[in-house]
Amino acid sequence: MSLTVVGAAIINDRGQVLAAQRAEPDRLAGGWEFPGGKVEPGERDEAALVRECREELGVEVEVGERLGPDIPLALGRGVLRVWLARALGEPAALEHAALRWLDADSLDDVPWLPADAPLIEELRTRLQAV
Ligand SMILES: Nc1nc2c([nH]c(=O)n2[C@H]2C[C@H](O)[C@@H](COP(=O)(O)OP(=O)(O)OP(=O)(O)O)O2)c(=O)[nH]1
Repeated sequence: MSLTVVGAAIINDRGQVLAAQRAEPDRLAGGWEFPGGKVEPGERDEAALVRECREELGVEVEVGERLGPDIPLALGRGVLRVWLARALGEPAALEHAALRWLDADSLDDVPWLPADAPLIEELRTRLQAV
């Protein structure tokens, strides 16, 4: 089954992006990602992003532009599709092991999941423009 995973690159007014550390499964735990998750059947991508951020972070988000292209997930399981976003409130780690706000110079301080790595340079450019 081919799935779409949506992710939110949540940027704040200080030019920082929210990175989230996975708590599970064991294979991914400890790695850092964009909050998000799987789009459900019949659900629009942007609606899935809003729903996942509400579930995982306890905040509403405004979805902005796309960040980068669709990235193939490992084992041909589908694609990762990321949007820039703004949070209307302070995110909380309801499902993640930790959250960190990273600026352009500290983006490499965390081990991103492999699928996310191709997006980091474009993200750095976006952060520098805030
Ligand atoms: N949310 C998210 N998932 C990512 C990213 N990069 C990446 O490879 N993934 C992978 C990890 C998982 O295999 C998959 C997302 O699964 P998930 O467990 O977060 O999805 P979900 O919240 O819908 O979970 P569930 O209901 O199935 O438990 O995509 C990313 O930046 N954000």
